[in-house]
Amino acid sequence: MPEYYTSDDKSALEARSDAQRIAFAPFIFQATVAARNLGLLNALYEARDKGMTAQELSDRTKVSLYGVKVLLDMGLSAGIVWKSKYKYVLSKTGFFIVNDPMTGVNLDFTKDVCYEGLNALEESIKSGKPEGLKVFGNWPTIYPALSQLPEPAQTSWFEFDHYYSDHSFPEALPLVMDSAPKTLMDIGGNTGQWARYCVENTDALEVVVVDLPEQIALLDKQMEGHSQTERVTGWPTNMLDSESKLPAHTDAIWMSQFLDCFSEPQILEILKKCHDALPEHGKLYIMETFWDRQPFEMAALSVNATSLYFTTMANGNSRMYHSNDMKALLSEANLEVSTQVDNIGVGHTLLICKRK
Ligand SMILES: C[S@@+](CC[C@H](N)C(=O)[O-])C[C@H]1O[C@@H](n2cnc3c(N)ncnc32)[C@H](O)[C@@H]1O
Repeated sequence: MPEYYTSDDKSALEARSDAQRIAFAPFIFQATVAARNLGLLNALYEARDKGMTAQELSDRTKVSLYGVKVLLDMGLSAGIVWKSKYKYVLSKTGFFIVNDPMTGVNLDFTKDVCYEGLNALEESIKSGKPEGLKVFGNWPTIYPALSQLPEPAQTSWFEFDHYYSDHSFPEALPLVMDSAPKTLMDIGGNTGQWARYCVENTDALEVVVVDLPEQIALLDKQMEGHSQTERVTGWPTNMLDSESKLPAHTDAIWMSQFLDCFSEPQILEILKKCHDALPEHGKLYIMETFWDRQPFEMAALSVNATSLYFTTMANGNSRMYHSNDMKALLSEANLEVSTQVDNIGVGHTLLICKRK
């Protein structure tokens, strides 16, 4: 795995230019989203190498000539379009803005869930609370709010969440089934996507989804129209409640994109609970996106950005961790990693753990 951010070898001019790119980053972002949403980028995609003049774009999309020009001149600076004489042409980066599903979910998540609230980042760091969440309502964390978030935030949240976890399911399930569990506890199972995938792709595995009562209340509805889901049951509980109990007698525990929702002291308590709930030779599967285990530097940037979503929108105290921090917590909870598999789906790592 490459190690990132270990040198500073830019020229002064490059460094100063990059500083301006940061200073105006919100303008680049908003102009890109607006150009996409108003259909300008799609029109250029359809025009291919021929490109289009500002007037042609205005006629086609019904965006004013002024609107086309301010957005796409910023687009030139952002590198999403380039100029061929009097015409704008979609660049390779612009192509991905229009066509790449990962870029799409990232843009929508940033715009619909995070953008407004991110303004409260500094405040959130000071208070340790997700101050940006106030733009949607008064909740202590985003989790009990998920089923009530206004649109388009709710759809963009779930699409972001599902995009990353869904891509990892096909690779992760055979690794879990290697130990032939008959029952699996899915802590933080959310809408039951993984539970559904498990029962639809195994003969007899039973899955207990553990999540907050608000999520479990929706579980039956999420299972409607899918086969084999009689093997999925729900277990409403707040994992932060010291009195909360986990189901007894499951062979293995699965937690995907769950521990990143908690601070280190909270993770330690959750891991201790998992330790106590595991049978002697039971396996604990933790799937996470660790920022140090990303195959590309840009992926590390995405993961570090997602940490700030936790700071300002989700709970004020969690993040996408460095894998060594997670391993230290596992060790403190008397657990150890027996196998680590990197590059599952999009940037996920599976830690297969057992009791020490
Ligand atoms: C980011 S989602 C992960 C969903 C799913 N495991 C996946 O891989 O896509 C985190 C889940 O943890 C649940 N959660 C958050 N805090 C919780 C708590 N204190 N107790 C139980 N579940 C909690 C949320 O309701 C949500 O469903």
